[in-house]
Order: sequence, then C-alpha cells, then structure tokens
Amino acid sequence: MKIYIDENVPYGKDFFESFGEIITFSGRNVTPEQVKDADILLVRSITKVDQTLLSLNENIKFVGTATIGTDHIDLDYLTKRNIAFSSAPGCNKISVGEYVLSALLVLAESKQFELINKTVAIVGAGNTGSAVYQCLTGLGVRCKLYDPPLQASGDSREFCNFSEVLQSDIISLHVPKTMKGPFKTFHLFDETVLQQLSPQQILVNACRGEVIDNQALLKLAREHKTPTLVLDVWENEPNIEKALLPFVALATPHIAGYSLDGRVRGTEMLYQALSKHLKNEAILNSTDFMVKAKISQTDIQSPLTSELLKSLVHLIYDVRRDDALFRSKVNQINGFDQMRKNYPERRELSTLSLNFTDPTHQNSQTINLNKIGFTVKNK
Ligand SMILES: NC(=O)c1ccc[n+]([C@@H]2O[C@H](COP(=O)([O-])OP(=O)(O)OC[C@H]3O[C@@H](n4cnc5c(N)ncnc54)[C@H](O)[C@@H]3O)[C@@H](O)[C@H]2O)c1
Ligand SMILES: O=C(O)[C@H](O)[C@H](O)COP(=O)(O)O
Repeated sequence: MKIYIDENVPYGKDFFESFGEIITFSGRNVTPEQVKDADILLVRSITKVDQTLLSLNENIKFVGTATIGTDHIDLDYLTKRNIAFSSAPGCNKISVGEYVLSALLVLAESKQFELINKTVAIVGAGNTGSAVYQCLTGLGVRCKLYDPPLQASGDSREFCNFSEVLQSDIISLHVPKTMKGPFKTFHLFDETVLQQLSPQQILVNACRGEVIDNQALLKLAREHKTPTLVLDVWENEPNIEKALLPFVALATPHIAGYSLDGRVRGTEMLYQALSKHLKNEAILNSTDFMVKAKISQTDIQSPLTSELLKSLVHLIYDVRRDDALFRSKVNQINGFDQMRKNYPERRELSTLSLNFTDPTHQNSQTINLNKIGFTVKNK
C-alpha cells in the first residue's frame, strides 16, 4: 500500500510506516502526476484535494487531513468516488485558545488596559471558540458567544446577536470558511460590517483569512478607521496583501494552531481514523514519540496576580516572537511558508507544572489556572 504524506505532518513516518510504503511530498505544489498511485493521501490545509488533484488516480481509498479546517477538501467529490475521509476536529483548539490569550495579554500591556474590564465576543462557538472561552473565562474575562447554527441546533449555552458582537470591546473569529448557505462566512466581516467597528475595539482573526474582506480592511486601515488588529490568517495565503502589515498590531503566518502538541494530535487522530478504516488495532499514540517540553515545571513563591499570570503564559508562548519572525521573513522568497515549515517549537500551557510552595498563594477570586490550561501542583 502506498501512503502519500505531506512532509509537514509531524511524526508521519512513525505513525504510518506499519501500513505500507511512505512517500512524502510538498503540500503547496503537489501535482496529480505525483499522487497518481497513492492508496492513502494525508494532507494539511495547503493542499487542495479535488477532482483535479485526483484525476490520474484510480486506486485511492482514503484521504485524511491532519487539520481542523476542511475547506481545502472537495467532500462532495470524495463521496461521489466513494473515497473515505477523515479530518482532525479539535486537534489544535487548545493552541488557538492560547494564541488568543497571549495576544490579548500583550495588547493589554502595550495599550495599558485591564483585560478583566473588557467584553470579548467569540464568533463561532465550536472547538476553537470554546477553547478561547475557556482560557479567557479562566482569567475572569466576560465572554459572549455568537453562533447561530449551534443556537438553532439547541445548544444550551447563552448566545448573543450580531449587533452585540459588533459592540463588544474585543471580537475573536472562530468560524469555518464557507462560501454558501444561510450561515456563509465568506466576507462575514465585509466593508459594511467593518465600518461599524471603531479604533477602540480589537479584532482577532485566527480562523480563515477569507472571513474578513482584506481589501476593505486595508482601505479602512488607510483611513485609520479599523480596530486594533490581530491577524493570524489572511486572504490568498501565502501571497497575502503585505500592505496590510503596518496596520496590524500582531501579525503571524497562520500558526495559531501550531503548538507541537496540537500538530501531533492531528497526526494521531488520522492514525486512529485510518486504523479504524482498515480494521487494524491502533496501538501507537503520540506519547510514544513526543519530545519533553524544554521547561516542564516551575516553583511559584508569591501570590497569584494578573502580572504573574501574564509572565507564566508568556514563559510558554509569547506571540510577539512569531510576530517579529514573520515581519522579518515575509519579504523573503516563500517567507510565509518557510516560517510555517521551520516553526520553532511551541508547547501547550499544560506542559508546565506550577508548584506553589504555599498552597494559599494559588487562591484568586478571578484567575483559575487549571481552567486556563496549566497543570497545578502543591509542594
Ligand atoms: N489559525 C489556525 O491555526 C486555525 C487552527 C484551527 C482551526 N482554524 C480554523 O478555525 C475554524 C473553526 O475551527 P473549530 O475547531 O472551532 O471548528 P468547529 O466546527 O468546531 O466550530 C465552528 C463553529 O462555527 C459556527 N459557525 C458556522 N458558521 C457561522 C456563522 N456564520 N456565524 C457564527 N458561527 C458560525 C459553527 O456552528 C461551529 O459551531 C476551522 O474551520 C479552521 O478553518 C484555524
Ligand atoms: O485548520 C487547521 O487545523 C489549522 O488551520 C491548521 O493549523 C493549519 O495548518 P496547516 O495545515 O496549514 O499546516
């Protein structure tokens, strides 16, 4: 059996070599000729899997994407050809939650506001939106959820309407990219919507670039009419609108979900799905391969405050590192993809154990370290 795997799927060979011959490929440029004899095709979000890519392949039985998003896969076409499919729902949701947390802590410091005094609207309350909610409410921040499809399906959480979203201090986007239907998200934030926002607000996009009309955003940014922007995703990646960059407070190349833990979880989920499809027992798991975190524990000898919390979050992940790297690489040839390919190791907050020398020091009226994601121990 021939298993074709995107070269950026971490531990791809380790997980899948027992199924057959492994052939790796570069996800952005893969051709129909290259994958014509694949039995299994495992991709990430940069490979469009459709009739064109599979036109020369008559054998393929299974397509998997080690990602949450599936907008790069023509699911109708796979169904028509009876090709099994699996994605990795939720694999990197914690990483996205921690990206948003880190970004908002940075902005709170640079703009001198208290996050706890702000209201955050989370647009899309699925896996990643809920992870953002968990991190921020763990900090005591007031969050509102906006998700009409979930609301209509009977989800028992409280939801707000779109005008409440637009009035919130901070808006964080976590919807899939959809081009049609009553809840389509393509240019959900178009010029008309963007015009209703003010420079006092913050707008975060860590879902798909096409959810915001980037040209409308640029036009308004040039007139100094946009909110403070945190953009991880862009229209037309990797050939993004670079003129936007000077107007973006924190800019990164689609790495919000790039913790090692989240990426490896994606591979592991595909391994489980393929094992099930082939009726094999799944005996491997990510802990068999995962490297130890560089910092795994720290002693805390003072009471928990928001300042201390900020230091702990940024000890593990500080989005300013990625913003600086991105700005230094974006004008190089393939800069966007190169930074993603060579992304420096990043771990989830849970890899850090906090040892409180005095257990009463972890008491806080607003901050819940476990909920934010840390592992807490008492000496
Ligand atoms: N930047 C990154 O690294 C990164 C990482 C993971 C996921 N993503 C993107 O984020 C998207 C969301 O991920 P998820 O795990 O939360 O997916 P999910 O499917 O768990 O949740 C998405 C939610 O959006 C809701 N939704 C759909 N249309 C909507 C609309 N018009 N208005 C409001 N809500 C709407 C859905 O009902 C659903 O609850 C993915 O599809 C992917 O494109 C990006
Ligand atoms: O949808 C997802 O899971 C994320 O957008 C994911 O982090 C994208 O990473 P890529 O597949 O482009 O490496």
